Amino acid sequence: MAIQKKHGKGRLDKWYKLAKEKGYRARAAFKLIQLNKKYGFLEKSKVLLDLCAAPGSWCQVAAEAMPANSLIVGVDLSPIKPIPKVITFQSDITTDKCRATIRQHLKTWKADTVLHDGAPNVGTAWVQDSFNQAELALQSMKLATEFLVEGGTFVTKVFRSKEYNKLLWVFNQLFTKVESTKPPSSRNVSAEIFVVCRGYKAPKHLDPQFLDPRAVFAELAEQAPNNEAKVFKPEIKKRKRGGYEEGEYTQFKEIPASEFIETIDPIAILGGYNKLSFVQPRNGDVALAALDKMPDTTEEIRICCADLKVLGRREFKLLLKWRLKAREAFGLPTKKTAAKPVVPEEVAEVEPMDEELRIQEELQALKDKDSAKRKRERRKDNEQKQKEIVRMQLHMVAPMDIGMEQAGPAGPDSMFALKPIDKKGAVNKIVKGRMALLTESDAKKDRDSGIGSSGDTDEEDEEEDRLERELDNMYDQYTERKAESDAKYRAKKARQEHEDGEWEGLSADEQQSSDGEEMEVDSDEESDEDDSIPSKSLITDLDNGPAGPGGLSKRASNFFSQDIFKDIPGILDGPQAEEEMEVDEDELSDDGQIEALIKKNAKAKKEKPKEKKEKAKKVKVDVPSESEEDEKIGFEVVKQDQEDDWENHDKRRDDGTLDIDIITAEAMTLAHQLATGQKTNYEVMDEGFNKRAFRDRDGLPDWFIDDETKHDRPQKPITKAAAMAIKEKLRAYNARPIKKVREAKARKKFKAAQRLEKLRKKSDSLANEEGMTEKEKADGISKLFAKAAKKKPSTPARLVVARGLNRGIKGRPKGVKGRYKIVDPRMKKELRAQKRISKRK
Ligand SMILES: C[S@@+](CC[C@H](N)C(=O)[O-])C[C@H]1O[C@@H](n2cnc3c(N)ncnc32)[C@H](O)[C@@H]1O
Repeated sequence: MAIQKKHGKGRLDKWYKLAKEKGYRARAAFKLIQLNKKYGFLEKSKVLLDLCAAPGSWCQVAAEAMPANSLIVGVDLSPIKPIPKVITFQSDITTDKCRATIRQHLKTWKADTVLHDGAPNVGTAWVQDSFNQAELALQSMKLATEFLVEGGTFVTKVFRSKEYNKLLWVFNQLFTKVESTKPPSSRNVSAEIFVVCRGYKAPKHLDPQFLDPRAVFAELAEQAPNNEAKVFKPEIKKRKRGGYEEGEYTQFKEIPASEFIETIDPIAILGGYNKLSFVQPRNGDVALAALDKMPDTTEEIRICCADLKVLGRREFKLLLKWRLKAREAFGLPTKKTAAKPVVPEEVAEVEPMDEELRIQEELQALKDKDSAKRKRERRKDNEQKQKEIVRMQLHMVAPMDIGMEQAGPAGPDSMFALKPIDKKGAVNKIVKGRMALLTESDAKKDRDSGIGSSGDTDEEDEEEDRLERELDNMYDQYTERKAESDAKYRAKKARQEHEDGEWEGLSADEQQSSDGEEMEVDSDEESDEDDSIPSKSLITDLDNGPAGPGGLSKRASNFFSQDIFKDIPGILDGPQAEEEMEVDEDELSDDGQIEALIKKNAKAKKEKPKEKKEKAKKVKVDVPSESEEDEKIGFEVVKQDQEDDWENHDKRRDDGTLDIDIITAEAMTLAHQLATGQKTNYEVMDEGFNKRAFRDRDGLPDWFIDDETKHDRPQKPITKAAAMAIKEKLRAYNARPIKKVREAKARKKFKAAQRLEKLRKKSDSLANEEGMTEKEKADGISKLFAKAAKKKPSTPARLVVARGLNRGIKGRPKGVKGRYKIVDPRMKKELRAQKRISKRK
């Protein structure tokens, strides 16, 4: 092979680099590798002949892929450097000498595979090059026929040229399977293609013409024009740009229409002629005259016949139909009449077949219709889903909204579809409580359609709206008055506002709120009215609101804030989790008035931090310091701000989980069920999705919402055991001292311990004192203990007369230290008088 210098960047492609890396002599090696990968002929071969093998990369590949001890013979015009396990020699494959040498090497064996990758020196004209390539391929074929074993494989390279098909034809005569392929490593710019011929037929006698380039590549007569293509696909017919066809020098060809009727090849006429004429020849044509007068020869047919070259598919069909009718009229054989000579019995048999066919066709049509309908519906559904997904991506809808609920009450799938009456958004207006905005035309339309036609006029609507507004105002006033007079109601209202009232789950909040109900069971202290105030709103606010902790929507945050999720890490690690209210039994005070505690929680929650600070400040001012008060009146005052602190402080167990107390029978029942496996977390979650979970309360008046939430609350079943457990718990709460008392006791205990420690230190130092006798030490220590045990004489409180500057003051009068008592002058006089009288007696 002429050594090619691969300078061009394009030539140094990945196959070239890969060949270098793998040690192949040419990148062509990969062509054979890829061909073999596809057809797997090398592994099956024991003898291989490689024609045009220099520099020898194909031989290398063959040596690698073929079984051990295979015979590989390579020949080329150019010398081939020795390759292990490969016999190579230099020769021209077109010569007899080459054939003889091959015979010499193969001895009596036949080759399982013959490869040919020859490329003659190119560079002359393309036509010549391609012809030389094709000729060389045929020469290699010739050698293959001589040395190939029956069933053997011949792989050759050819160029895509006009000789290509001729070569393929020859290959197809000699092999059972012939396939053309272009391996990926063959450059796209190259016209080369590889033909893999498998299953050599090994004919005993082979016509030498098969292998004679002159015979094989001889020019064949031109193919007959394809008139059918001209007629049935006139739109895609290829325009002839090269002038007139050989022998066709007439520009316009005309033929009598009768000939078109009579011919057995109407397509040829339609494709080859310009006009079907109705003009009578000089000697007259009866058939043409009859055709001219035939009623089926319409004006349209005549126009079509006038210029066949401009006709389309439809017109050609029209002409062919017309021809058939004419042939029937003339008694000429048609397809119909040709099928007619059947015995009557057979006709009778054919009829039911036709009927069956008709039914089948009808069934098919129905099926098609049905499937088209389903397809349409599917597409519609998909579009809807697609829209929802887009809306979700834009945070326009919560994930759980997809499905039945997503369309809402006016949706197509809703049970009470309002779509039919939702004229011009009337439903939305009604929902917003603006009935008056409905125009006269809307109302009229509704009346006309008979939907919701109450005969209301605008004035009546306005009156209704006014009454509704009045009712709302009155209800607001009522709630305000009630809030002023009833602290419990106030607290509940505040809690209600805070909680958003969306979820009937099992959050700590709910436990606390539902505690009210529990307390009713235990005590009759609660008024009926309080009982009626909902612990939590049951009407849903679909407002998704700002994202909650962890990027969750408000609704999702509420959902995941349930207790059942509390042990799952990462679900609600936001501030809301920290806000979860806890009730620790240690913190419960006020003689078991849990209700009061809850009230306080709600209040504290509502209070803004700023307000809280102010309140704490105020308390600090009003309440005397702990030490002072302690000294004077003997009991301690606990600061208000300290009291509030516990609310925001999460109690946690040793394992870090939230220590939430169960204080309602419902929660206790549920806890039992979860613990005993009667219920799963999933079921609990599932129960959360009920008719109350996602209610839209937009536009509804407050009195209605309040009334609704008062009565429409779920009745969760409770077990006797759970109720008893809760009762027991509450009893234990009630038995506990209040927080202030406990704290005071703890402080006293702490101070006593401090005093004791001080005493111990003093007595220790006394015991270690040098220069004192044991008796003196013992006396000293007993004195110390006696002094410690002696109670301080309580100094009587100083009486401060509430007169002058001290009149009506609150707190400690100016300049007064220690314990004091404010008395009025009258009282002081009376006391002195009493003393005097007692002395006289
Ligand atoms: C593309 S190369 C073959 C590469 C070879 N398949 C390999 O893998 O290394 C084409 C070879 O055909 C050879 N050739 C062309 N005409 C020939 C002929 N008449 N007889 C023998 N070899 C010929 C050239 O010398 C050239 O080396």
